[in-house]
Amino acid sequence: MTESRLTGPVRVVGVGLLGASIGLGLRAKGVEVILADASPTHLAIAVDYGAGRAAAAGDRPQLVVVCVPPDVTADVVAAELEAYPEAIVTDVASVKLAVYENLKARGADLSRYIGTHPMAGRERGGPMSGRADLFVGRPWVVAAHGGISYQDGSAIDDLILDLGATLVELTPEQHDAAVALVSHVPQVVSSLMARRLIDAPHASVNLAGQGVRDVTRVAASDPELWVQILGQNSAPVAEILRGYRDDLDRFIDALDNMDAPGARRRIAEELFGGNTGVERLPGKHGVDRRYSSLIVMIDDRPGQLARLFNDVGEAGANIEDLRLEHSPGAQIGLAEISVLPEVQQHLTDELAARGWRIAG
Ligand SMILES: NC(=O)c1ccc[n+]([C@@H]2O[C@H](COP(=O)([O-])OP(=O)(O)OC[C@H]3O[C@@H](n4cnc5c(N)ncnc54)[C@H](O)[C@@H]3O)[C@@H](O)[C@H]2O)c1
Ligand SMILES: O=C(O)C(=O)C[C@]1(C(=O)O)C=C[C@@H](O)C=C1
Repeated sequence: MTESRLTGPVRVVGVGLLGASIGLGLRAKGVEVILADASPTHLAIAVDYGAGRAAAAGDRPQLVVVCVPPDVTADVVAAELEAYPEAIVTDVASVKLAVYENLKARGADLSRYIGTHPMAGRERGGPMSGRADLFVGRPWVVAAHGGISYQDGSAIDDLILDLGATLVELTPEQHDAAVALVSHVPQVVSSLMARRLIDAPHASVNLAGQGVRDVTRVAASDPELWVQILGQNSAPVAEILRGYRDDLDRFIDALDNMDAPGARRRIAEELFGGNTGVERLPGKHGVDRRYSSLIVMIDDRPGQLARLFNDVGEAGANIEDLRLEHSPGAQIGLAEISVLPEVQQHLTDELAARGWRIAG
């Protein structure tokens, strides 16, 4: 147990991916965590996984963190403000203005509430997807408003810092405009691209490499959650998609007229634009910037992965993340192992010495 900024207890309402991850992260810091969920099964799973204990009469939380779907967030925040008049209340919904406006309109006590949004997540929900380190190194937006003092809101800052995230203060409007571009439109583009695969012949889908997997990873996300997110941020998302549609029209026009003067230059300029845009993302695109990775080729035979893990362990390296890709048709798999940058070269040499083929 390490020291935490929060004194606790912290009550988490909604123990799916976000709530369970917050509970696990705070428990690892030694903070008392109280869990509640509309689903008794989700609650029991989160308790079993060590994210906290079930709520009980007489609980007096310092902080309440509401982690329920966006459509019911304002209702649950309002109920928690009423139920725990001494607690500071926050939520983690992916859209901030609608929740804030809703609470303001119903006269909720905004002197004890600020909405937040951790820019961390996964394409799978539910308590079993929870991870204690989900927020480490990630931006976590505080959707500031003038109705609460910095002193009262400091428990929310403590939550963010205790979970290893970086606090970013924005207004709810600034937040919604920003995430429309960096989260909501990418989700739509990913889903629509993945949709193209539905009727594709097996022979085509079987050729899928890392490119299409990178572009479509979040297409596996929960449609019900995303209908709610997009429904609460529709105008900024539609605005960006209109610009994207213009880009697509220009691109298609150039492809349809490849022999027209300047067509290749137009295509090249669009692609260069992509290079410039992706360079603006912090860290290497698509890769967790905390880690370096190496790709090891493994024969598709029983026991190979276990042997690889064993050799990595004997080389003294810890696997921080792992991605497996299978080559359909070839009896070979590619294991992309993420490790701390300082051990990458040593591990590469050790594995090569033990006969592993390193692909990159
Ligand atoms: N999934 C992500 O990547 C991500 C990232 C950042 C923020 N968020 C936001 O976090 C919130 C939760 O998302 P999630 O991915 O953890 O969803 P989830 O589906 O994994 O979990 C939601 C939980 O809320 C419970 N719940 C639903 N209605 C409830 C109610 N009225 N009272 C109590 N519990 C209720 C559900 O039973 C479920 O356990 C959403 O508002 C989402 O926008 C999600
Ligand atoms: O990485 C993912 O899988 C996510 O879905 C994370 C992501 C994002 O777009 O960055 C998705 C929605 C949340 O509101 C915040 C984070």
